[in-house]
Amino acid sequence: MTDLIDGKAFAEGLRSRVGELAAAFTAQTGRKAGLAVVLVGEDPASQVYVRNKGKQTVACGMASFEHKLPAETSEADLLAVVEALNADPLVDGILVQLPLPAHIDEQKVIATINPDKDVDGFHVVNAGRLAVGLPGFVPCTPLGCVMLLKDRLGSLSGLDAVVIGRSNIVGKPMAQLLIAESCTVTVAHSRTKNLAEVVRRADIVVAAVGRAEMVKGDWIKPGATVIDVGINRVPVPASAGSEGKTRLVGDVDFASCQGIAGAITPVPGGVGPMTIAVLLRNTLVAAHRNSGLALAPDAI
Ligand SMILES: Nc1nc(=O)c2c([nH]1)NC[C@@H]1CN(c3ccc(C(=O)N[C@@H](CCC(=O)O)C(=O)O)cc3)C=[N+]21
Repeated sequence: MTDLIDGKAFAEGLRSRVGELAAAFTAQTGRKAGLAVVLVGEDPASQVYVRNKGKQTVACGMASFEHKLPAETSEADLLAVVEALNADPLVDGILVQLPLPAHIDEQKVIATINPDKDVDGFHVVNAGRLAVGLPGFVPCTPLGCVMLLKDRLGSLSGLDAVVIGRSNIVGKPMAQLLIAESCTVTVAHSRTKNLAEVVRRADIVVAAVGRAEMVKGDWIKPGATVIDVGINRVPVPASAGSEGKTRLVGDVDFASCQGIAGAITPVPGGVGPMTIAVLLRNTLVAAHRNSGLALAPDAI
Protein backbone atom coordinates (compact mmCIF):
# COMPACT_ATOMS: atom_id res chain seq x y z
CA MET A 1 0.00 0.00 0.00
CA THR A 2 1.25 3.46 -0.89
CA ASP A 3 0.14 6.23 1.46
CA LEU A 4 -0.84 9.64 0.15
CA ILE A 5 0.99 12.58 1.76
CA ASP A 6 -1.73 15.20 2.04
CA GLY A 7 0.16 18.48 1.55
CA LYS A 8 -3.08 20.41 1.24
CA ALA A 9 -4.25 19.32 4.71
CA PHE A 10 -0.79 19.88 6.26
CA ALA A 11 -0.67 23.36 4.68
CA GLU A 12 -4.09 24.20 6.15
CA GLY A 13 -2.81 23.27 9.61
CA LEU A 14 0.34 25.34 9.11
CA ARG A 15 -1.72 28.34 7.97
CA SER A 16 -3.97 28.10 11.01
CA ARG A 17 -0.91 28.14 13.33
CA VAL A 18 0.46 31.13 11.38
CA GLY A 19 -2.94 32.82 11.76
CA GLU A 20 -2.89 32.44 15.56
CA LEU A 21 0.63 33.83 15.82
CA ALA A 22 -0.22 36.64 13.37
CA ALA A 23 -3.10 37.68 15.65
CA ALA A 24 -0.73 37.68 18.64
CA PHE A 25 1.76 39.78 16.61
CA THR A 26 -0.98 42.34 15.86
CA ALA A 27 -2.02 42.43 19.54
CA GLN A 28 1.60 43.11 20.55
CA THR A 29 2.51 45.67 17.88
CA GLY A 30 -0.77 47.29 16.83
CA ARG A 31 -0.14 46.46 13.18
CA LYS A 32 -0.46 43.47 10.87
CA ALA A 33 2.51 41.56 9.49
CA GLY A 34 2.75 42.55 5.81
CA LEU A 35 3.70 40.75 2.61
CA ALA A 36 4.31 42.60 -0.67
CA VAL A 37 4.13 40.70 -3.95
CA VAL A 38 5.39 42.21 -7.18
CA LEU A 39 4.18 40.78 -10.49
CA VAL A 40 5.59 42.02 -13.79
CA GLY A 41 3.54 41.13 -16.87
CA GLU A 42 0.29 39.26 -17.45
CA ASP A 43 1.24 35.55 -17.38
CA PRO A 44 -2.09 33.83 -16.49
CA ALA A 45 -0.53 31.11 -14.27
CA SER A 46 1.42 33.76 -12.31
CA GLN A 47 -1.74 35.83 -11.88
CA VAL A 48 -3.59 32.84 -10.38
CA TYR A 49 -0.72 32.13 -7.99
CA VAL A 50 -0.46 35.77 -6.90
CA ARG A 51 -4.23 35.98 -6.35
CA ASN A 52 -4.27 32.77 -4.22
CA LYS A 53 -1.35 34.01 -2.18
CA GLY A 54 -3.03 37.38 -1.58
CA LYS A 55 -6.25 35.70 -0.43
CA GLN A 56 -4.39 33.36 1.94
CA THR A 57 -2.31 36.21 3.35
CA VAL A 58 -5.46 38.13 4.28
CA ALA A 59 -7.16 34.96 5.61
CA CYS A 60 -4.19 34.56 8.00
CA GLY A 61 -4.74 38.05 9.39
CA MET A 62 -1.77 39.60 7.59
CA ALA A 63 -1.67 42.58 5.21
CA SER A 64 -1.21 41.91 1.49
CA PHE A 65 0.29 44.55 -0.81
CA GLU A 66 0.10 43.74 -4.53
CA HIS A 67 2.11 45.59 -7.16
CA LYS A 68 1.13 44.65 -10.70
CA LEU A 69 3.43 46.21 -13.25
CA PRO A 70 3.16 46.08 -17.06
CA ALA A 71 5.38 43.64 -18.98
CA GLU A 72 7.31 46.60 -20.47
CA THR A 73 8.40 47.89 -17.03
CA SER A 74 12.09 48.82 -17.13
CA GLU A 75 14.62 47.19 -14.84
CA ALA A 76 15.31 50.57 -13.23
CA ASP A 77 11.61 51.09 -12.46
CA LEU A 78 11.32 47.62 -10.94
CA LEU A 79 14.42 48.20 -8.80
CA ALA A 80 12.87 51.47 -7.58
CA VAL A 81 9.70 49.59 -6.53
CA VAL A 82 11.80 47.06 -4.60
CA GLU A 83 13.76 49.84 -2.89
CA ALA A 84 10.52 51.56 -1.86
CA LEU A 85 9.31 48.26 -0.34
CA ASN A 86 12.66 47.83 1.47
CA ALA A 87 12.09 51.23 3.07
CA ASP A 88 8.40 50.67 3.96
CA PRO A 89 8.01 49.75 7.66
CA LEU A 90 4.63 48.07 6.99
CA VAL A 91 6.25 45.58 4.59
CA ASP A 92 7.91 42.64 6.36
CA GLY A 93 8.29 40.33 3.37
CA ILE A 94 8.90 41.00 -0.33
CA LEU A 95 8.30 38.48 -3.11
CA VAL A 96 9.07 39.34 -6.73
CA GLN A 97 7.29 36.73 -8.81
CA LEU A 98 9.63 34.81 -11.13
CA PRO A 99 10.22 34.41 -13.99
CA LEU A 100 10.68 38.07 -14.94
CA PRO A 101 10.52 39.35 -18.54
CA ALA A 102 13.76 38.67 -20.48
CA HIS A 103 14.89 42.33 -20.48
CA ILE A 104 15.17 42.32 -16.66
CA ASP A 105 18.16 40.77 -14.82
CA GLU A 106 16.59 38.53 -12.16
CA GLN A 107 19.78 38.28 -10.09
CA LYS A 108 20.03 42.06 -9.93
CA VAL A 109 16.45 42.31 -8.69
CA ILE A 110 16.93 39.60 -6.05
CA ALA A 111 20.18 41.26 -4.92
CA THR A 112 18.27 44.52 -4.34
CA ILE A 113 15.78 42.95 -1.89
CA ASN A 114 16.75 43.53 1.76
CA PRO A 115 17.86 40.02 2.87
CA ASP A 116 15.83 40.44 6.06
CA LYS A 117 12.67 40.90 3.94
CA ASP A 118 13.60 38.15 1.47
CA VAL A 119 10.87 35.67 2.46
CA ASP A 120 11.56 33.64 -0.73
CA GLY A 121 15.09 32.98 0.56
CA PHE A 122 16.57 33.67 -2.88
CA HIS A 123 19.11 36.39 -1.93
CA VAL A 124 22.76 35.21 -1.90
CA VAL A 125 22.99 36.25 1.75
CA ASN A 126 20.19 33.81 2.64
CA ALA A 127 21.63 31.08 0.40
CA GLY A 128 24.94 31.59 2.25
CA ARG A 129 23.28 31.55 5.68
CA LEU A 130 21.61 28.24 4.78
CA ALA A 131 24.90 26.81 3.51
CA VAL A 132 26.77 27.62 6.74
CA GLY A 133 23.90 26.89 9.14
CA LEU A 134 23.06 30.44 10.25
CA PRO A 135 19.45 31.55 10.80
CA GLY A 136 17.98 33.16 7.67
CA PHE A 137 15.18 32.66 5.19
CA VAL A 138 14.94 29.26 3.53
CA PRO A 139 13.21 28.90 0.13
CA CYS A 140 9.55 27.99 0.68
CA THR A 141 9.23 24.91 -1.54
CA PRO A 142 12.17 22.92 -0.10
CA LEU A 143 11.29 23.92 3.47
CA GLY A 144 7.74 22.69 2.88
CA CYS A 145 9.13 19.39 1.52
CA VAL A 146 11.25 18.87 4.67
CA MET A 147 8.22 19.57 6.88
CA LEU A 148 6.25 16.87 5.02
CA LEU A 149 9.17 14.42 5.24
CA LYS A 150 9.66 14.92 8.98
CA ASP A 151 5.92 14.60 9.56
CA ARG A 152 5.95 11.27 7.74
CA LEU A 153 9.30 9.81 8.83
CA GLY A 154 10.24 11.52 12.09
CA SER A 155 14.04 11.72 12.13
CA LEU A 156 15.65 11.72 8.67
CA SER A 157 19.09 10.95 10.13
CA GLY A 158 21.16 8.51 8.09
CA LEU A 159 18.62 8.10 5.30
CA ASP A 160 19.72 8.08 1.66
CA ALA A 161 18.13 11.01 -0.18
CA VAL A 162 18.27 11.67 -3.91
CA VAL A 163 17.30 15.15 -5.13
CA ILE A 164 16.63 15.25 -8.87
CA GLY A 165 17.24 18.82 -10.04
CA ARG A 166 19.90 21.40 -9.15
CA SER A 167 18.08 24.74 -9.39
CA ASN A 168 18.87 27.59 -7.00
CA ILE A 169 15.24 27.73 -5.86
CA VAL A 170 14.59 24.02 -5.18
CA GLY A 171 17.36 21.47 -5.83
CA LYS A 172 20.32 23.20 -4.17
CA PRO A 173 18.51 24.45 -1.03
CA MET A 174 16.73 21.07 -0.76
CA ALA A 175 20.12 19.35 -0.68
CA GLN A 176 21.36 21.78 2.01
CA LEU A 177 18.30 21.13 4.19
CA LEU A 178 18.64 17.36 3.86
CA ILE A 179 22.35 17.57 4.78
CA ALA A 180 21.32 19.55 7.86
CA GLU A 181 18.90 16.69 8.72
CA SER A 182 21.87 14.26 8.49
CA CYS A 183 20.76 12.51 5.31
CA THR A 184 23.29 11.12 2.83
CA VAL A 185 22.45 13.36 -0.12
CA THR A 186 22.91 12.80 -3.84
CA VAL A 187 22.01 15.60 -6.26
CA ALA A 188 21.10 14.15 -9.66
CA HIS A 189 20.17 16.14 -12.77
CA SER A 190 19.70 15.96 -16.53
CA ARG A 191 23.29 14.79 -17.13
CA THR A 192 23.34 12.11 -14.43
CA LYS A 193 24.40 8.67 -15.73
CA ASN A 194 22.13 5.72 -14.89
CA LEU A 195 19.58 7.98 -13.23
CA ALA A 196 17.15 5.11 -12.56
CA GLU A 197 19.85 3.21 -10.65
CA VAL A 198 20.84 6.27 -8.64
CA VAL A 199 17.20 6.88 -7.68
CA ARG A 200 16.76 3.20 -6.74
CA ARG A 201 19.20 3.65 -3.82
CA ALA A 202 17.09 6.34 -2.20
CA ASP A 203 14.93 6.16 0.91
CA ILE A 204 13.80 9.69 0.02
CA VAL A 205 13.27 10.89 -3.56
CA VAL A 206 12.67 14.58 -4.26
CA ALA A 207 11.78 15.19 -7.91
CA ALA A 208 12.31 18.76 -9.10
CA VAL A 209 13.38 18.44 -12.73
CA GLY A 210 10.49 20.17 -14.50
CA ARG A 211 9.74 17.23 -16.85
CA ALA A 212 6.24 15.81 -16.72
CA GLU A 213 5.98 12.28 -15.24
CA MET A 214 9.68 11.53 -15.86
CA VAL A 215 10.32 9.50 -12.68
CA LYS A 216 8.85 6.01 -13.08
CA GLY A 217 7.64 3.56 -10.45
CA ASP A 218 10.31 0.98 -11.31
CA TRP A 219 13.01 3.54 -10.35
CA ILE A 220 11.67 3.63 -6.78
CA LYS A 221 13.01 1.45 -3.97
CA PRO A 222 10.04 -0.36 -2.38
CA GLY A 223 8.83 1.62 0.63
CA ALA A 224 10.66 4.85 -0.29
CA THR A 225 9.09 8.27 0.36
CA VAL A 226 8.52 10.25 -2.85
CA ILE A 227 8.15 14.05 -2.87
CA ASP A 228 7.00 15.45 -6.21
CA VAL A 229 7.85 19.14 -6.66
CA GLY A 230 6.88 19.25 -10.35
CA ILE A 231 4.00 21.37 -11.62
CA ASN A 232 3.49 20.66 -15.32
CA ARG A 233 0.44 21.56 -17.38
CA VAL A 234 -0.10 18.90 -20.04
CA PRO A 235 -2.87 18.58 -22.63
CA VAL A 236 -5.76 16.29 -21.74
CA PRO A 237 -5.76 13.27 -24.14
CA ALA A 238 -7.95 13.99 -27.16
CA SER A 239 -11.63 13.17 -26.74
CA ALA A 240 -14.90 14.94 -27.39
CA GLY A 241 -14.85 18.36 -25.72
CA SER A 242 -11.25 18.08 -24.43
CA GLU A 243 -9.71 20.40 -27.07
CA GLY A 244 -7.37 22.92 -25.49
CA LYS A 245 -7.91 21.58 -21.96
CA THR A 246 -4.95 20.89 -19.69
CA ARG A 247 -4.37 19.01 -16.46
CA LEU A 248 -1.68 19.36 -13.82
CA VAL A 249 0.89 16.56 -13.39
CA GLY A 250 4.10 16.28 -11.41
CA ASP A 251 7.62 15.17 -12.34
CA VAL A 252 6.73 11.69 -11.03
CA ASP A 253 4.59 9.15 -12.87
CA PHE A 254 2.18 8.89 -9.94
CA ALA A 255 0.22 5.84 -11.19
CA SER A 256 3.30 3.62 -11.67
CA CYS A 257 4.51 4.36 -8.09
CA GLN A 258 1.36 2.90 -6.56
CA GLY A 259 2.13 -0.25 -4.59
CA ILE A 260 5.91 0.49 -4.71
CA ALA A 261 6.50 3.79 -2.89
CA GLY A 262 5.78 3.80 0.85
CA ALA A 263 4.27 7.26 0.50
CA ILE A 264 3.96 9.91 -2.22
CA THR A 265 2.77 13.51 -2.58
CA PRO A 266 0.05 14.07 -5.19
CA VAL A 267 0.00 16.89 -7.77
CA PRO A 268 -2.04 18.96 -7.22
CA GLY A 269 -2.57 18.92 -3.45
CA GLY A 270 0.99 18.05 -2.37
CA VAL A 271 3.97 20.39 -2.37
CA GLY A 272 2.21 23.37 -4.08
CA PRO A 273 -0.04 24.34 -1.16
CA MET A 274 2.95 23.94 1.20
CA THR A 275 4.91 26.55 -0.78
CA ILE A 276 2.32 29.24 -0.06
CA ALA A 277 1.85 28.20 3.59
CA VAL A 278 5.63 28.41 4.19
CA LEU A 279 5.72 31.82 2.48
CA LEU A 280 3.20 33.06 5.07
CA ARG A 281 5.24 31.40 7.83
CA ASN A 282 8.42 33.12 6.60
CA THR A 283 6.58 36.46 6.49
CA LEU A 284 5.49 36.08 10.11
CA VAL A 285 9.07 35.21 11.13
CA ALA A 286 10.30 38.30 9.22
CA ALA A 287 7.74 40.49 10.99
CA HIS A 288 8.95 39.32 14.41
CA ARG A 289 12.63 39.74 13.57
CA ASN A 290 12.16 43.12 11.95
CA SER A 291 10.21 44.32 15.01
CA GLY A 292 12.77 42.94 17.47
CA LEU A 293 10.25 40.43 18.87
CA ALA A 294 11.22 36.93 19.91
CA LEU A 295 9.67 33.91 18.23
CA ALA A 296 10.80 30.43 19.28
CA PRO A 297 12.64 28.77 16.36
CA ASP A 298 10.19 25.87 16.38
CA ALA A 299 7.05 27.97 17.05
CA ILE A 300 5.92 27.29 13.46
N1 LIG B 1 9.43 34.58 -6.35
C1 LIG B 1 8.70 33.47 -6.54
N2 LIG B 1 8.42 32.67 -5.50
C2 LIG B 1 7.65 31.54 -5.66
O1 LIG B 1 7.40 30.80 -4.68
C3 LIG B 1 7.16 31.24 -6.97
C4 LIG B 1 7.50 32.10 -8.02
N3 LIG B 1 8.28 33.20 -7.78
N4 LIG B 1 7.08 31.86 -9.28
C5 LIG B 1 6.19 30.76 -9.58
C6 LIG B 1 6.39 29.61 -8.63
C7 LIG B 1 5.26 28.61 -8.62
N5 LIG B 1 4.74 28.62 -7.27
C8 LIG B 1 3.63 27.86 -6.87
C9 LIG B 1 3.10 27.92 -5.60
C10 LIG B 1 1.96 27.21 -5.26
C11 LIG B 1 1.32 26.39 -6.17
C12 LIG B 1 0.08 25.65 -5.78
O2 LIG B 1 -0.51 25.91 -4.76
N6 LIG B 1 -0.35 24.68 -6.61
C13 LIG B 1 -1.57 23.91 -6.40
C14 LIG B 1 -2.40 23.83 -7.67
C15 LIG B 1 -2.74 25.14 -8.29
C16 LIG B 1 -3.42 24.95 -9.64
O3 LIG B 1 -4.40 24.21 -9.70
O4 LIG B 1 -2.91 25.54 -10.62
C17 LIG B 1 -1.24 22.49 -6.00
O5 LIG B 1 -0.14 22.01 -6.35
O6 LIG B 1 -2.08 21.84 -5.39
C18 LIG B 1 1.84 26.30 -7.43
C19 LIG B 1 2.99 27.01 -7.77
C20 LIG B 1 5.44 29.51 -6.53
N7 LIG B 1 6.39 30.12 -7.24
